[in-house]
This record gives sequence, C-alpha cells and structure tokens, in this order.
Amino acid sequence: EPVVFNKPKIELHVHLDGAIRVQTILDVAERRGITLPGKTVEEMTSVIIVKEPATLTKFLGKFAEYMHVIAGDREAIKRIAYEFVEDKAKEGVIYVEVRYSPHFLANTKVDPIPWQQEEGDLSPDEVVRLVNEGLRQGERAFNIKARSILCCMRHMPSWSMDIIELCKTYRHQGVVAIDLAGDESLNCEAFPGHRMAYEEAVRCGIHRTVHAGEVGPPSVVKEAVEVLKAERVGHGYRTLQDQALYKQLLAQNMHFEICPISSKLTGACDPDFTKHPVITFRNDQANYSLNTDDPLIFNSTLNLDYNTAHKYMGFTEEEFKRLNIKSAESCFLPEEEKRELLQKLYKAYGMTRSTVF
Ligand SMILES: O=c1[nH]cnc2c1ncn2[C@@H]1O[C@H](CO)[C@@H](O)[C@H]1O
Repeated sequence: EPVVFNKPKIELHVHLDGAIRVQTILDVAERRGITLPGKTVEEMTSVIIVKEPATLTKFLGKFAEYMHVIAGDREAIKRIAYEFVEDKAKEGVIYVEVRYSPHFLANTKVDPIPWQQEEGDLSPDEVVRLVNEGLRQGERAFNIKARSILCCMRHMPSWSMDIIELCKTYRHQGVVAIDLAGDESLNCEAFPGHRMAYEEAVRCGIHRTVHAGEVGPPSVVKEAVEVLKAERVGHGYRTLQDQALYKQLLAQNMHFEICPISSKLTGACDPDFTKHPVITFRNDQANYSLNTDDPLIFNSTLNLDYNTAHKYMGFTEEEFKRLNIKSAESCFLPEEEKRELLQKLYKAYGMTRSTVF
C-alpha cells in the first residue's frame, strides 16, 4: 500500500479498545491463562476482523472476542495505551485523541461487570489513571501528543454520570472530552442519564462529541447538537438526509469525524466508495477529519483511509492539508496548545499564514 499523504496528521476519532495489537491480546491471554479461539496472530486476526460489510450491531459484537482478555488487567491496560501511541507515531500522527469506555475495562464499581468477568479490584477510575499513564509514557517515547476522550455507552445511561465525573477529575491529566458511543440503532433518543452528564459537561466546560448519524437518522444528529450540545459529531453521515440540518451545521462550522473504512464495514454507508458522503462534505469544504475508528477490527491503518479517499474519491494533497488543519482547529486542546499544533502543521505543509485556507 503506497503512502499518499506522508505528512504530519491529526486523528480525532479512534477507539482505544478497537486499536489493540493482536499480538498483545495473545501475549496477555497466555500470561493470564485465558484460552482463545486462535493461537497465532493470523488465526486471531481472522476471528476478530470484519471483512465484508456487516451491521453496526454485528460489528459491535466483535469486541466480545477479546475484551475479556484486557479488561481487569492493569499491566495490559497500560500496555495497550502505550503501544497505541507508538502505532500512531508510526502512521505520522502528531496529535491524537483516543476514546474508550473505562467501565468496559473495569471489574469492580461497574454494574453489570462486563465480559462475564469475576468481580475484581480494578475500578473505572483506576482504568483512567492507567490509560493516562500509558499514553504519557508513549508521548515521551514517541514524541507525539495524545489526549483521551471518555465514552458513555448508549445502552448504559447509568454509567454516564461516572463518566462526566471522571472527565472532571482527570481534565488536567490528559482527558479532554466526553463522548457517547455504542449502538445508535437500538435506542435513538438519548436517555436522561446521558443528557444529565452532557449538561454537567457544558456547565464545567468539558468538551463534547457524540456518535450520531452513523447508522441512525438525522434526528439523532440534531439531538446531539441541540440537546447534548455536541461540539463535534462522530460520523454524522446521515446528516445529509436532512438538507436543512446539513446547511445549518455547515454554517455553524460543525466538525464531522469521518471514518471511511469503518463506514463501509459497519454498513453505515454504501460500500461503493465513489458514492461516499465525505465527497459531499469535501465538495462543500466542510469541517471534517479522516479517522480509523477501530483499526484492529477493520484490519486497517490511517494510511488506508487516506489512500481510499485518494483512490476512489479523488482527494488531493491540498485537501488532505486542509482537512488536517480543520481537524487541528476542531481538536479539544486548550487554545494555546491548539495554536502550537497549527503552527507545526503550517510549517510541515510549507504554508505561511497568508496561504492558510
Ligand atoms: O463505530 C462505532 N460506533 C459506535 N460505537 C462504537 C464504534 N466503534 C466502537 N464503538 C464502541 O465504543 C466503545 C468504547 O470505545 C467500544 O467498546 C465499542 O462498543
């Protein structure tokens, strides 16, 4: 696979638990005495990955193949965070916001205890500290910047107040925002638990993004923006089905976190990339990023997403630069650090302030 955009990049939408190395899953399983359906990287990869377009619900089921290996294990959680930063640095990412559900990696103070684990002594709070530590060590080792976003889960509104409290506690240790992830096709309207958490986020100045309009109708996007006060929309492809809403969000400079490979394999979009919604976003010079979402499960890299945009959608170097600058402008860093990041991009792209889009 050739590298079409071999320049510094920003990634804003990637799930930590969807970006684990298969080798790490095997190593940890062996150490913990957990039996897996595959013994080699090749075998486990074929168990985990989605090869053909499926449904969001089926795709989300894939996490159950390996989450029980990592969850509840301090060393494993720190390791996946550290290795994630290394992998992103290798892809040419200079700033990444990585998201996850602390509850999904815990085995106490979480109800129900996920992945059929026995109760243990690893709480969501400690999970966040371990991830913060892994990311920080990765930042130092690989010379890139990594921040995190904590996910509420659509089907677990009872966890959402924990999430906003964790965002508040760790806002100066790398946590920059709240997200709402999970299966939008099962419950469309956000539960009061989610709404309360997002209200608190607004009150405390915690940044907000929401998975919306990935497979759900444009009304979910509207709710994300108007009720949950999302500053960015995760995916948001279906926004295009409501032209009035789309025009309004364009005018508002709303940021869309686009994940091309993901959108094909979750069945969110037409598998024919020449018909992809991001072509419309591009033609309208919208504010959006290109992201991997879950590279483990899609067996992908950020380069594959860029190549796909280039090969099937006619994306140019110019557009890749523009969208990365929009991504930096829409990231959840404090203003000062955002300016620094933008300067880095301008320099790497050979742009002076006057040639900026
Ligand atoms: O594309 C997606 N849409 C909705 N939810 C997702 C997607 N990818 C991952 N997750 C969900 O987010 C959780 C926290 O990282 C993952 O465990 C998965 O359940």
